Amino acid sequence: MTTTVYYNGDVNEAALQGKKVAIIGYGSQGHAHALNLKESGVDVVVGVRQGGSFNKAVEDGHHVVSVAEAAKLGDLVMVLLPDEQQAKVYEEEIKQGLEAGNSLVFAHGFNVHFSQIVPPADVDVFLVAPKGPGHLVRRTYEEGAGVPALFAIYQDVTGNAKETALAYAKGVGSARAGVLETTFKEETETDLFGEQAVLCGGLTSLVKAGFETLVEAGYQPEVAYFECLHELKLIVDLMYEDGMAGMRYSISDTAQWGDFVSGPRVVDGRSKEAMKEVLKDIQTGKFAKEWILENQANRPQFNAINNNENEHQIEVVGKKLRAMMPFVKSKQIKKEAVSVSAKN
Ligand SMILES: NC(=O)C1=CN([C@@H]2O[C@H](COP(=O)(O)OP(=O)(O)OC[C@H]3O[C@@H](n4cnc5c(N)ncnc54)[C@H](OP(=O)(O)O)[C@@H]3O)[C@@H](O)[C@H]2O)C=CC1
Ligand SMILES: CC[C@](O)(C(C)=O)C(=O)O
Ligand SMILES: [Mg+2]
Ligand SMILES: [Mg+2]
Repeated sequence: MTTTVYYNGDVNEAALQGKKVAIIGYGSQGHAHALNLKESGVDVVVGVRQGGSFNKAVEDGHHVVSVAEAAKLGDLVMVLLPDEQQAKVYEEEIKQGLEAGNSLVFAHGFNVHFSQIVPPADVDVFLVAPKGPGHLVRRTYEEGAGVPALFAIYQDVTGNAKETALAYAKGVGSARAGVLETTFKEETETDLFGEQAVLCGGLTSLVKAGFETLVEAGYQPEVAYFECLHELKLIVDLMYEDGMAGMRYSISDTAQWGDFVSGPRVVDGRSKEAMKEVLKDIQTGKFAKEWILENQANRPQFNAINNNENEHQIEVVGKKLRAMMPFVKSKQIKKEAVSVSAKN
């Protein structure tokens, strides 16, 4: 199957002209989509509950109303609430506001793919999923670039769903970087797999295991932090810019030989078997079911693990070292006060 990548020049901007876009939720993705779309000339209304992020959206100059009101006002309703909250809020506040011919849009297919939200038959349903954290969706847009995105059409009642999805992707800056067509199934399963096995779960486990190995062997935690966490960004930046070969071009031949002979000893066939099991749990819905149940029980395991992780020695040492490096600036939600409650 050949993949078509869409860029700004392929997009019919008129698809969003005269339409109001309701951004539901003003957290990581919500604030980025709302600000980027607005600066791209799109008519945006933000729907959010009273509290921290409501005030932030007002401060950012948006027209801010309740979730139910925004769902009513929007011709296109983009749901940017945490995945585990979406089904309840959709039932109670969003679905009543949808009219025939509207677009119901997501940035991740979780709720539709796992049947937690069953959209009405008379609206377009699609996703536009930036392949990066919301704060980078905003930052890269401000820098004149964008975060690549996937789009997928679940339901096309107007015949214009694809045009509208691409116009939306252009508005958030993603069509500057490239927009690829996928399905809800592919986006949902690959996104969950990527974040669990590689980008978030795989990476933090790898970094912690390396740090612990050095510290347990008697090396200084500060040195272990620089080797196993801080330097990671510099290496990943090279991979981001020029692939693995580009990174290997920059490192010493000694490091490259160590990469070839020791990397496969650490991440080996057993890791790949574990990855296959992780993927299977995603595909069968086992992961989704357990995550939904964990939320219904008020997140006992999530909170306990989160507290332990935050107290890990690598976090304590890292905090101290980062304070000594003024050029390493946190640009995270803690400082912006966006959605702190949702993340805590
Ligand atoms: N995080 C990311 O970078 C990415 C996320 N996505 C997808 O985007 C979507 C949004 O994720 P993300 O941006 O992380 O979400 P956040 O956790 O950042 O969303 C927080 C926002 O949702 C509001 N909110 C939370 N719970 C409720 C509720 N019960 N009722 C009403 N409002 C509520 C918060 O309000 P308050 O401030 O009052 O708590 C806040 O405005 C998800 O589908 C996710 O999978 C896709 C790509 C990347
Ligand atoms: C990698 C995590 C992510 O999938 C993302 C930023 O794309 C998420 O769900 O936050
Ligand atoms: Mg993702
Ligand atoms: Mg994700």
